[in-house]
Amino acid sequence: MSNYRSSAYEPLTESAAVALAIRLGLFEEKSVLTCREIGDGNLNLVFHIVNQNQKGIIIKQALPYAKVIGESWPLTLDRARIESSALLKQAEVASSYVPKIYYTDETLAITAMEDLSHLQIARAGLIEGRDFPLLGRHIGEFLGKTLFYNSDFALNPQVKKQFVKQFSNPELCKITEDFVFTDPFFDYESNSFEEELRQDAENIWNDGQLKLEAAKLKHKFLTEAETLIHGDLHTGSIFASETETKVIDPEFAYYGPIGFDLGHFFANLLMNAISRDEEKQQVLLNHIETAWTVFEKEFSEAWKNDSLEAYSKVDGYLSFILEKAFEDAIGFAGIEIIRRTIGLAHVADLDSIEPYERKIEAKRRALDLGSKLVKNRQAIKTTGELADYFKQVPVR
Ligand SMILES: Nc1ncnc2c1ncn2[C@@H]1O[C@H](COP(=O)(O)OP(=O)(O)O)[C@@H](O)[C@H]1O
Ligand SMILES: CSC[C@H]1O[C@H](OP(=O)(O)O)[C@H](O)[C@@H]1O
Repeated sequence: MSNYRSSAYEPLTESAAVALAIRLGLFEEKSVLTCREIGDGNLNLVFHIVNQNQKGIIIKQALPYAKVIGESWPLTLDRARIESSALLKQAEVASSYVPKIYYTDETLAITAMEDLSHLQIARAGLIEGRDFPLLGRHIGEFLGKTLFYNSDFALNPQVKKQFVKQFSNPELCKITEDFVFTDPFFDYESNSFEEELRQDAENIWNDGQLKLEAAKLKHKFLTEAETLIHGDLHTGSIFASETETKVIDPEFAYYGPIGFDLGHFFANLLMNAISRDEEKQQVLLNHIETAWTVFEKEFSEAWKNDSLEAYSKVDGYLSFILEKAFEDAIGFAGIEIIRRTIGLAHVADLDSIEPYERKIEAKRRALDLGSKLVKNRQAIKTTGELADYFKQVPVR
């Protein structure tokens, strides 16, 4: 059921956010509070409220439309419920990797949560050339735990089907179906790219083999309810430092393919790597390798210790699931790279490259890499082989 706006819904102003924080007892009554709306994402309002001692909280509120477009694009408020429910589910098995939730209100589409301002959005840090040494390890552990423990391997299938219902997220999935999996592969108006890339875009639109493989990957996204996924795990949804990593913004969460979040994480690291000089790229490839290795280890340990599935001790079954997840991840990474280059929503890693000619060259390389990952995903069996594709080493 769509939930655009009930009579009790009001978009918050900065002063209303402060009043709400006090009413909820999130600050002491005599606190001197300041508030700023700091949302820089495509969809929601984010209020940062701090007291005189610089102790802060975040109040995130969904608008009944997509902020980046305006009221002409209505969007369900139910995404706030999905986001807070997903954060709570993830916290059950990976609490150190998500912000603490203080309060939720479905009618106001509000989540009050831990202020993570002492960390930096990973995309911004990576663009500055900063390294987050534990990024790959932490994301691998976060995904190994959350993707295993919300799957049929860890849940009674009846319970899992209840979760599939609870996390039914048709409007946000449609955004992904359209702007990630479909529009960039056709000459559609929503696409956005530099005129110099027109021939490259047309090559994509005319590549029948690529479109067939993109269609198969979209079909996986539409039909494979394997586990509760984050649904939009790009580096703009990760806060990080030298020691900490926190995953935010799971409003696109739903029951989908195990490889989807891995693929998006890989893709966003690869796009950052493309933006760098060659000698600074390896660190990102290392994060991909670590993320996969740690994911595989966490998922396998959880499988051995906690699987409820009768077939889980059958030789070869775990490897089959992991190999499928890896192959899907490579394909989804390719799709994400293509859509972030010629689709509606870009990434600053590529858009901020200077001078202009270098940016166009980098985007051409991104399109080439993305197409190769989608088409050759079955042949890419390891993160080392993925790195070879990235480095354009001839395939063995
Ligand atoms: N828990 C948090 N602590 C500090 N800042 C946050 C927090 N959550 C979001 N933000 C800030 O708000 C921005 C947008 O948040 P995000 O959840 O990505 O919104 P959207 O859903 O609109 O993409 C983030 O890039 C970050 O700067
Ligand atoms: C118009 S929605 C496009 C794009 O925005 C979302 O990202 P975010 O909310 O993190 O800015 C998501 O990636 C959608 O595909």
